[in-house]
Amino acid sequence: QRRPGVWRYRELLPAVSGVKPVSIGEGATPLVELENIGRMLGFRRLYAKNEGQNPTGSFKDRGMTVAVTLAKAAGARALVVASTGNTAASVSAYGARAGLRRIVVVPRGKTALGKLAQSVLYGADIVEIEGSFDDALRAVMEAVGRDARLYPLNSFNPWRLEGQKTLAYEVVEALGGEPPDWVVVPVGNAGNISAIWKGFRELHRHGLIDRLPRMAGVQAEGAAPLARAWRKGLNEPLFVDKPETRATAIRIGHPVNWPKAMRAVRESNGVFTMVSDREILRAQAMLARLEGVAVEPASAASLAGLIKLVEEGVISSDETVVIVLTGHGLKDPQAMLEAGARRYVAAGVEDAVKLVTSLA
Ligand SMILES: Cc1ncc(COP(=O)(O)O)c(/C=C/C(=O)C(=O)O)c1O
Repeated sequence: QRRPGVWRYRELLPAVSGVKPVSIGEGATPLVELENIGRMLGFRRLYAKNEGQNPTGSFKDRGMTVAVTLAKAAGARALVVASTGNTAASVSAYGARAGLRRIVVVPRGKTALGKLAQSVLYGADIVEIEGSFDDALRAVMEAVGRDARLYPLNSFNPWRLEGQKTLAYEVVEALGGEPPDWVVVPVGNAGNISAIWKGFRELHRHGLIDRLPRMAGVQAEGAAPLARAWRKGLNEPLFVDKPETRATAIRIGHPVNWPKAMRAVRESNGVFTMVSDREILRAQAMLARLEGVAVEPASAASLAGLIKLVEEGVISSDETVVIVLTGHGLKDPQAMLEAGARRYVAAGVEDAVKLVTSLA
């Protein structure tokens, strides 16, 4: 009986010879039924794949366990990534466990506090670049070109996507061997939607499922190169030079995986859509206050996108839908506080007793 998690599917992952997988217990995340939000939207079968329950709090751990294991087997010395924060946190943890050096390049002032704190605690060397994620990625690629000791792990690295595809396997197992009708995924660098589609397509090719889900990629309006192109029926993204969104995890203007993501949406007869920051933050509050699920803003884009696609009649509420919640709320405590709540200061015990009873 195999333990649950990414390596449960080792026959469908790249073979790792000579090294033990670098694992911190990633994968096997809950598929939570959203009963209250489902009732609100008219769904009977609405689920959330809660990737915030991974070891470093995002789906990135699925890819990192595979990519860092292979990097170690290849004798890598110094892992390097550009990141909006979650990839940095994940490579910092997995690289630490593998005993490798880690260098992360993140946008200065635009990396959520929780993610920065993780990279600091895990002990990575942190370069905060005055610029966007896209500038950070350009810097990493330039550095890698100049110094062979650097081992890049951004999501053009296929092993990252190999690990991330296991989300599809877990969803099918959790739904009793059936795929959902739709999978809704927030899209930044566009690796995750590509990886998840690959997982479903493999199950279909192996005859384990007899139909495929439709993929919906959701972007923030201020950082929506794919959604804007999709709306105009274009085959190439409308790249965004200065992406802007409060959902800083997906504040990406030049997604490296755009060809795979466009193919995933096209092949699955899916869609790209985009939502405003207001819709994202509203969805974040709904998940917390109706379902008890805390996610960072970028994660909530999947719920915001679902709501929009239902309103537009693209997704119907009698379909089975899985929204992917990609990162835990604690990643961005500032955003959590911005949601606002009634907060009182009690001078002491007696004052607290009065306040508590007045609030009952
Ligand atoms: C919470 C959260 N939700 C969605 C995405 C988008 O996934 P991709 O479309 O595969 O990029 C990210 C991506 C983060 C980074 O790209 C990074 O960490 O550098 C994320 O952290």
